[in-house]
Amino acid sequence: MSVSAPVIIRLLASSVSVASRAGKIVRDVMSKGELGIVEKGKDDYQTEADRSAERCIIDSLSRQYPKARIIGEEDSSPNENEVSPEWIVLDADKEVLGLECPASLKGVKEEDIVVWVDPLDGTSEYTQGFLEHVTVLIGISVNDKPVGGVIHQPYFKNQAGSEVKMGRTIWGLSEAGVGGFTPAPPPESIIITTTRSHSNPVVEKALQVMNAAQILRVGGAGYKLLEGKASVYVFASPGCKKWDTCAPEAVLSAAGGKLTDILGNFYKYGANEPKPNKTGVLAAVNDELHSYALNRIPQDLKDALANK
Ligand SMILES: Nc1ncnc2c1ncn2[C@@H]1O[C@H](COP(=O)(O)O)[C@@H](OP(=O)(O)O)[C@H]1O
Ligand SMILES: [Mg+2]
Ligand SMILES: [Mg+2]
Ligand SMILES: [Mg+2]
Repeated sequence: MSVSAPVIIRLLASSVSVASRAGKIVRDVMSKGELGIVEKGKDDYQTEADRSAERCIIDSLSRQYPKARIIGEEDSSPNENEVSPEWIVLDADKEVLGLECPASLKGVKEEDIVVWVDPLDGTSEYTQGFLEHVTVLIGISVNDKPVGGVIHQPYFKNQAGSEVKMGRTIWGLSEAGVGGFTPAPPPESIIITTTRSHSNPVVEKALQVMNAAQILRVGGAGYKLLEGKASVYVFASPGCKKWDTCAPEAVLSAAGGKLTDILGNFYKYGANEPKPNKTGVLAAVNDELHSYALNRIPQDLKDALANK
């Protein structure tokens, strides 16, 4: 790996490589069929894949970037969950390593970085067999802002002739753009995406007011922004956490979109910020659609979430 590349570029390139490895762990646990499901709370599950993929990502990154703060969704202590040497990934994606670092990120130091890791986003869907909804998320933030993100889809099917290769990895870097996919132009009509497994009456009310042509209910924060069919993501509820939105926000904003809470405020991604995204999620592929959705949400609903 080029030691001369700025740390933000090296970390993004390392994150792209380790996300694929974590995706293979996610597929391997499913193929073995022993999911080891633990109920963390109401409608909130963890599997062996969440735990192992998290160890793979956190151990691999913390060995290379010991001064960065790395925060993962799952509490999987190394003692309980032995790290197999084949889970340690020290290579870095060559395409990302070759990127020109934006001037504003060249001086970032390792200790300025907070990494938010969601080893398996869409756990409910994973346990129920909606495997294409599952993603691995690694979000890189500096000064409270998501500046880099990796979204890996372990079950994306790449057709190469008669052969199918599983998995693709999408990345985004502030002021540099995105890679691994081509963002589709927004659909003509308003197509909204939202939760499949964590709805409630307030979530539904915020959807009703959107005057949408279609509502797509899919799992995971990562998948909603990738699917390419929807242009707005509305989730008027607490439940998502910083590791759910850091990588998606970085990728979306690098592609010209915007992710905020339901009140239109940006979340902060510093290490000491509260983990829950208490005031929901509102994301859109461009500013115009974001403003449209924000203006449609009734003030009393915004107030209710803010005062919860
Ligand atoms: N009410 C709730 N309780 C717990 N987690 C919630 C939740 N609402 C949303 N989430 C989490 O936010 C992410 C996106 O939710 P959804 O798929 O419902 O849109 C999921 O991440 P994980 O699967 O990584 O836990 C999900 O668990
Ligand atoms: Mg979870
Ligand atoms: Mg998640
Ligand atoms: Mg998760």
